[in-house]
Amino acid sequence: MPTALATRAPSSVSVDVDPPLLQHYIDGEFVATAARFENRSPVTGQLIAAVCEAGPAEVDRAVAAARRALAGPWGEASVEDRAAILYRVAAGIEARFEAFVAAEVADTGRPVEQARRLDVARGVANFRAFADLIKTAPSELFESRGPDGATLLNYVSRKPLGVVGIISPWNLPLLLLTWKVAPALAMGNCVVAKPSEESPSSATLLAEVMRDAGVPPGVFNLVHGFGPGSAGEALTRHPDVAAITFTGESRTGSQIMKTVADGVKEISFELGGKNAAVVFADADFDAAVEGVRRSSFTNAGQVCLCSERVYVERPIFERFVAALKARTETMRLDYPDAPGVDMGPVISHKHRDKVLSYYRLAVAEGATVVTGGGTPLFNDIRDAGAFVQPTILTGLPDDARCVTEEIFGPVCHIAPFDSEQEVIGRVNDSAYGLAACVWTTDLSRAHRVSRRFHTGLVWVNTWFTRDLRTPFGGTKLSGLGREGGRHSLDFYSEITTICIRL
Ligand SMILES: O=C(O)C(=O)/C=C/C=C/O
Repeated sequence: MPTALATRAPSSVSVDVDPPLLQHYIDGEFVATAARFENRSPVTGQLIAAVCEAGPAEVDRAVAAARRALAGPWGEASVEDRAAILYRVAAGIEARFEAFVAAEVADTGRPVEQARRLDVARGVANFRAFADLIKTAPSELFESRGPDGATLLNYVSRKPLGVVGIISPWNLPLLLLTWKVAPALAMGNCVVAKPSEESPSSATLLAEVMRDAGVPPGVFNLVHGFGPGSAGEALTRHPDVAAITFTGESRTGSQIMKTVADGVKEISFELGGKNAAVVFADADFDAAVEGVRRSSFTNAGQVCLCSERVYVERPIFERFVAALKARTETMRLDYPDAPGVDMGPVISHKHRDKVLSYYRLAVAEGATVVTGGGTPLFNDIRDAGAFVQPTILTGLPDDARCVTEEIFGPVCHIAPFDSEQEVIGRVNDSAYGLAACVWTTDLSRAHRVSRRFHTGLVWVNTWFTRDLRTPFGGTKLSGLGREGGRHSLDFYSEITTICIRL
């Protein structure tokens, strides 16, 4: 299958002789530690940076700094003060927009255009959205009569949770880190953030922006490292951390639940998915083909919302598979800054090998590989990267592992269906429940089926279009809780109900 390959000379991804050292950010200062790990380009395998690794001592220092900040001016900051600082952070990201694009691209190898349009744009939007929200968020007050006839005023008072631990993933590094940092700070908390070891660069740049925006020392802390036995575990175990918000794999979420259980910490999880796209015969055909291509292959399939299961109504099944194959085979896998690039590599060799193991499993399970199924051949330095081909599978039963397990790569399995009732049952027959996508021009049907999906999110005739005021999250193995709009305010604050007898 000829995926369009570039024949350009190596891109601007170059490596300094002494790669930069990415440090922690604790109590308003950058802190180096002797323990370090490598950060390599998934495009070429070249060394990008050395990264300091935090252990329990650094996490302790960060949590202590956060507690001091809570007891200081930050703890007394008004809504207006906090909103003003968040607007300054948003402006700070904007002022260094291209530096954030470069950082995100260096770590992930994604197309520059995507990093601009999605990742960094959302980094700015997330801070602005929650600064706006806290200025207009209503409170609750109910007036009632007591048993003695006296008037009772019942109102809600919100306080910060305290120190919030944030563990963010490598697939949308800046988007997902700021999606949690912004509301946490908006509600007056202090944070200790641990970005994925695969994507430390934009988080480190964010720390510089925080410092320059005047975020007080200790309010935002950043520790680099791994999960178990490293900074991530130290953060989840820390007795002075009041809450953990985590985006990542479901089994890691389960592990964190066990770790925080004794302390009964607040948790908010956005976990894995095995999302379905459903294409009815009455859909706008071309829009559905392009929509499923996007929802299957955006970010090399490394978005928790991507469609790895596609169900197409039988009358258009063959035509749809052929059209998606043709469209997919025009996709350009290339350097992040290559003109017209559609898809970069997956995040690492380790993840590439996991994705390829599922490509092999699919064949073993009896799948037809309509297109892809392997790695592209560039005959240049990109062959040392982590590229995999966008892949379309058909012919597997619903209980095949490739149809039930999250692969988190550029792959989808397409199956025909014959009725609305049948496809709803098949979509819901999953251990996950994050997102679904429906393509139909029958809007009664759109509402009808959307309401019957056991998922936290449904998109109709679109995908991954986001209103930040809406609740976002999944059910079953896909997560716990919702973040977004007032749902973030609810998670990142402690509520006290006060009753006054007049
Ligand atoms: O768009 C969002 O706010 C969000 O949380 C996206 C999550 C995607 C995960 O892979």
